[in-house]
This record gives sequence, C-alpha cells and structure tokens, in this order.
Amino acid sequence: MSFEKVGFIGLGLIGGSIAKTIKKKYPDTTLIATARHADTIQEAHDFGTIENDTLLPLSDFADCDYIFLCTPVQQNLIYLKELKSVIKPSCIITDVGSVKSDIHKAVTALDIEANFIGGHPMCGSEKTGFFNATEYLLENAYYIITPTAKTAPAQLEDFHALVKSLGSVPMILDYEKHDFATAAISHLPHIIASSLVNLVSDLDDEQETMRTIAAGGFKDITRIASSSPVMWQNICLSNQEQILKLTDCYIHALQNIRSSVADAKSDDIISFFRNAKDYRDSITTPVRGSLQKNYSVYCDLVDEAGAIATLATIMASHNISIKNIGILHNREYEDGVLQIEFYEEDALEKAVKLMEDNHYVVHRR
Ligand SMILES: NC(=O)C1=CN([C@@H]2O[C@H](COP(=O)(O)OP(=O)(O)OC[C@H]3O[C@@H](n4cnc5c(N)ncnc54)[C@H](O)[C@@H]3O)[C@@H](O)[C@H]2O)C=CC1
Ligand SMILES: O=C(O)C(=O)Cc1ccc(O)cc1
Repeated sequence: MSFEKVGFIGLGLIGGSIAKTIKKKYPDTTLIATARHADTIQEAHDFGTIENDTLLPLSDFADCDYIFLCTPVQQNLIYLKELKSVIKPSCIITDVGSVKSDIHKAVTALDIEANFIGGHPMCGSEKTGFFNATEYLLENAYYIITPTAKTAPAQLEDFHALVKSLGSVPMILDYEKHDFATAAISHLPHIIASSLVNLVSDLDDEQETMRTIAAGGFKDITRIASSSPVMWQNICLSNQEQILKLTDCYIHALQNIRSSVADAKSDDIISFFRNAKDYRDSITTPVRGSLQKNYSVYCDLVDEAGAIATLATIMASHNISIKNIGILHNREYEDGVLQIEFYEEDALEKAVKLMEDNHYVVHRR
C-alpha cells in the first residue's frame, strides 16, 4: 500500500475525521482539500491537517492517489462527474456517502468503474463540521467497502488495508445490500426520530408542557433528529426506493401494535415489548465494530470540592486517558453520579479496578 497524496472534497465531520486520522497515522502524506466554505479550509490548514489554506480548483487534485468525496450524497455525484477528466489513471476515487446505489450507477454510466471504490464508515453523530471531526471517530467502527465489477484486486486490497490501518473494521458488501440494510438501521430511524419530534412540536400546548417534561427516553430516541437537514434530505432522495419499502413495513408494524392496544390484547402487547427488549439487549453487548461504542462507568459522587479532579488525577497517574467526564442526573441515578467515558474497553476495565481499589462505589450498565 503506497500513497503520497490524498485529496478531500468536503471536510466536515466525516471527511475531517478521515483526514485527521490519515495525518496522524501517515504524517508524511500530503493532504489537500476543498469544501464549500473557505473558512473550513483555513481551519483545517491551521490545525495542521491539510497543505492548502484556500479553496482549490479540482484540477489541483490531478496527482492524488486517493480522493475522498465527503459532501452530502447528491453533491458527491456532481463532483464525481467533474473529476473524471481530472484524475490520473491509477487514482482511486472513494466516497463516504450513506447511500451507495446512486453513486455506483453514476460510476458505471461514466465508465470509471476501475477508478472507484465505494465506502461508508458506520460511525458519526448528529454533529457536523471539521471542528467536531476527531482522529478517533473511525476507531473500531465498521467501514463498509463496496467495490465495482472492475475494481482491481490489488487496489481493493490496498484500500482495505488503508481502512484497517485507520482503526476501522473493513467489511466488503454489495452496494444494493448496503442500501437495504442502512435504510433499516439508519435512514428509517432518522425519519422516525424527526417525525416524533415534529409530532411533539405540533401537539404541544402554549406552556410547552411536553417540551418541559421531555425525559430521557424521548431524548435518547430523538438525538439524531439534531443531524444535518441537508445531509438527510440528500439521503432520502438518493435511497428513495429502499426507504419507501422500509417505511411501508414500519407503518404496517405500527398498525399491528395499534390494533393490539385498541383490542387490549395483553399477550400481544407483552410479546411486542419482550421481543424488542431481547433483540435490543443483544445489540447492547459491546461488540467490535458497533456504532459509537461507549465505554462508560458510573460512580457515586463524593460530595466534596475537587472530587472530579481527584478521580482524574488517579486515572492520569496510571496513564488512563479519559474521553469524557461529567455529572449525570437522571431517574436511574436520582442523586446524580459521575459518568466517566474511556476510549477503549481495556482502559475501562483498568479504571474500574482502580476505582474499586480506591473505595469508589462503581456502577456498570
Ligand atoms: N454524519 C454522519 O454521522 C455520517 C455521514 N456520512 C456521510 O458523510 C458525508 C458527509 O457528511 P458529514 O461529514 O457528516 O457532513 P458535514 O456537514 O459535517 O460536512 C459536509 C462537508 O461537505 C461540504 N459541502 C457541503 N455541500 C457542499 C457543496 N455543495 N460543495 C462543496 N462542499 C460542500 C461542507 O462544506 C462540509 O465540508 C455525507 O455524504 C454523509 O451521508 C457517513 C457516515 C456518517
Ligand atoms: O448519530 C448516529 O448515531 C448515527 O447514526 C450516525 C450516522 C449517520 C449516517 C450514517 O450514514 C452513519 C452513521
């Protein structure tokens, strides 16, 4: 695997995270980028991630070994067409878009199948922009790779190795299969989250009773409604067929549970919740490559000044990096607990032992 120059078109949460990770793992690689706003490029240059400090014309990407398309999915299609006449013969254009069929069809129509490998890192969040990009976002996340019929095996192997070296877990998948699966586990959930928020917003009273009492469950299930509207508009338009299929299935499922409630079918209602709980509990178990793994523990708050600093010092003196630390108040922990999040499972296990040795009351869930 050898590459000297990598280009990014779009440098937000995902493009920025990939660029920061490549810069960290391959400091000698030249990275260039262009985006919609000059500020983004200036910020990434000042951060030390990319070479250029102004917006670049696409002709400047001519000697790139890899070009990552990291704008909203429909915008990626426009850049793909423009890049056809720019790239060198050995260049691989890849994308990070949440939908794959559209771009694969465009690649075939443009007759550039030998120069394209699709990609989709299964990580991210509701946040946007280079500012929120991190060099650990990709870590342990599945990174779906969708080759074309004309992808050279050696180039696929190289790209697979690159993805792995960035800390992700590469998974090769057929692009149509990808679009059905992501419609179910990502696209429909985003539609449901946003429709639920819109419903509450429409039904709330003048005193905003619903907004005021919105509890953990509502906030958990609707976090992703804060995602970029443009990005999700693009995804809905690109993956229209699969999203329609899944939405119909979901409407049917809602009608079923509605009937069970209307007819007071207690057995059906309990099965509905039991089945969901069993499947959901099986997903919670930390497995390699899950979306946004969270290695958190909770400990009872010691009510004295400097309690957080003391704990942070204990961790630091044992070389354990803390990703996040803060006080959590919810129904489960009425008096509040300290939530400490780590980057990896090993660190979490070490930290739990240390905290217990230091007589902290530790909760895991
Ligand atoms: N946000 C997430 O959690 C994930 C997003 N993706 C995919 O990654 C891609 C990028 O998403 P994010 O990085 O989250 O978005 P973002 O909003 O953080 O960044 C988008 C970038 O594209 C640029 N951009 C937008 N419109 C443009 C245009 N017309 N011309 C040039 N540049 C333009 C912006 O300047 C910005 O640099 C999308 O295709 C999305 O489907 C994939 C996995 C996860
Ligand atoms: O915020 C979350 O949990 C996400 O679901 C992030 C996400 C958004 C889009 C994708 O294509 C993949 C992952």
